[in-house]
Amino acid sequence: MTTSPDLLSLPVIDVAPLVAGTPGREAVAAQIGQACRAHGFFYVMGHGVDAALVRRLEDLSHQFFELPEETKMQWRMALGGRAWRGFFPLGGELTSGRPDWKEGLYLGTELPATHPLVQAKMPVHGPNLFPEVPGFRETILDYMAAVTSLGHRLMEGIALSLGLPASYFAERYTSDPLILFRLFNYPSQAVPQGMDVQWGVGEHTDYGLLTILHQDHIGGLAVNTPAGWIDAPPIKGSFVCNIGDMLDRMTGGLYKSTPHRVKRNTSGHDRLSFPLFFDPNFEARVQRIEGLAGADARDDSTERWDRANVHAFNGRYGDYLLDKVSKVFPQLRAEVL
Ligand SMILES: O=C(O)CCC(=O)C(=O)O
Ligand SMILES: [Fe+2]
Repeated sequence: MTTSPDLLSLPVIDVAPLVAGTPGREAVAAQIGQACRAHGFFYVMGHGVDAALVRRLEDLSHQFFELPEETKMQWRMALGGRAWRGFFPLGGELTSGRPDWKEGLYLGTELPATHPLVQAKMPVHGPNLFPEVPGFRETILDYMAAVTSLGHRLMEGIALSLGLPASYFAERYTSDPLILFRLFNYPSQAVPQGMDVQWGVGEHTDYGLLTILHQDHIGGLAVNTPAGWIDAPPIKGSFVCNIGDMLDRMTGGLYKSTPHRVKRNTSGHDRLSFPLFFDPNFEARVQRIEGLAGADARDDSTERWDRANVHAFNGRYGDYLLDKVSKVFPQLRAEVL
């Protein structure tokens, strides 16, 4: 059997009409729907996020990750407490039970310590731990705002692609979305003997609705599609988008959250990537969308990387998230939760 060429690469979609809200957005939505039904990954162009802003974030992130580890540890995650913010060192995060060969800075919507949700000690809500790199704070906040705004538009496209009103997700889940944002550095550094490391990031699916990722020019991301593992190489000026477990759950499996992983970086240069997770509000109870043709909510847990049945989940999105996060940072769970 031969595989058709379009199954071997991920689609690149010009979302400019969706971002502008012009009549062409229905056609954009149809392309997004096709990608979500096929494998749940697509690139977007024409997204309107300023290239200079992205460049600035890359430059400042390089400056940050080039600092000595003991300097970066001044902003370590343990100091972020329940907000789950801050720096984690190389090998500090476990995906699928094994250390990843990456370091990172965890960020999210900036809420002051006086905010009622922070006062109420709601997990993953709070102030960021911004490293003292001049301009970093402003650039991170501007980038999160720009990409969050894109997330709202893309969710409108996803709603239209399911035959729903454009505002479907905003009305139920994302008028105040949970935004988690990470800066990752995958150093091109050998793994010490005896350490059980295989991947930059091990195979996993994302937890929420939609992930919007900027990756630099190095590459390494790969996606497990029905046609097998395929590369998601860097495409200049694009974002890679993929759907998460909650959209899989809501659509009864019509839009699958697709497993992906990142190869260990051996390029000789650091690789940067910036995933922004556009997710339902922490308190939102995730419900199945009624009446979607072809949605059978099949229990696919035996095929899934985590052996979980997303369709059996009932509850607040925040509880789903905390359960996952505590597995990838087992030692922090004991410290802060
Ligand atoms: O670094 C990448 O390209 C992907 C990262 C990723 O999959 C994640 O953070 O969920
Ligand atoms: Fe991911």
